[in-house]
Amino acid sequence: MNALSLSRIGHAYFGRTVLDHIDLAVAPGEVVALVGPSGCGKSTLVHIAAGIVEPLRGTVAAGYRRHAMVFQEPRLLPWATARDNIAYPLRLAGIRARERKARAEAAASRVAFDAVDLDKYPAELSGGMRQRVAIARALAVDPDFIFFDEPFTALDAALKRRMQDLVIEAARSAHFAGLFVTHDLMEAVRVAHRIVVLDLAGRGIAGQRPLPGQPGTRVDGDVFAAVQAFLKQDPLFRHIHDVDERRVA
Ligand SMILES: Nc1ncnc2c1ncn2[C@@H]1O[C@H](COP(=O)(O)OP(=O)(O)OP(=O)(O)O)[C@@H](O)[C@H]1O
Repeated sequence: MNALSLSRIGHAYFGRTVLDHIDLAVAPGEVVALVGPSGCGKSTLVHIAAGIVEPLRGTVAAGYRRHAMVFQEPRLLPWATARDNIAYPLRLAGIRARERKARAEAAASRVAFDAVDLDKYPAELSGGMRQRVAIARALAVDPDFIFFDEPFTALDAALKRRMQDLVIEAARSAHFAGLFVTHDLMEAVRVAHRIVVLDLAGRGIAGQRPLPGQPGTRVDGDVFAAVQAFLKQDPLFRHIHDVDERRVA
């Protein structure tokens, strides 16, 4: 059984079609990177897949037990400490205080968030630390599926890389599946087993490419070469640019 199956998903905003006939399946333990030109509907699709947005057409079949989501902004509660932010979904699930604390601390350590910072509030943390808290909050519920919506776009290159490594390692050790929206082909090639390319808005899936080897085992030279080959030689990537146009605007 698939971890996630999307069948004939269609969506429109104010009569303008953004997604049409999307069929996509994610296997247990598989991380699928979703790329495509700006505005093609990547976030809409991931929100539909996660059950946040109701699609106009089609069905979403979730084969996972428990999911979590990591957004571009960490979305932390400003009045709660890092520890309480990480434990928040556990609190909602009715888990007792002592276990919540232990699980929050274990999740923090998995993302290398320093224990001495657990009592700090979001305003006292750097952007990278806040995003670590958001990832730890996702891991704390022990999900077997995580939706990532451009989680590292706002981070600088070195930090982005460290965060990608955390996700790769967490996905490998906890064996969760994921749908990972990104603008960054290098990121897609580093973190995923497969890349799915959405076409311009309303045209559906343009195609997909499997990635050789396992995430975490690809050396930098191979990642770079794969991205260059996609951008220069593969017509599937003709609408993808290696620059995020929102940043240069
Ligand atoms: N809540 C909304 N109401 C109206 N239009 C929307 C809404 N959300 C998204 N859109 C429009 O739908 C289209 C797809 O948006 P979406 O954010 O899903 O694309 P995206 O591929 O994730 O874009 P980007 O790469 O720029 O983040 C865009 O034209 C966007 O303006």
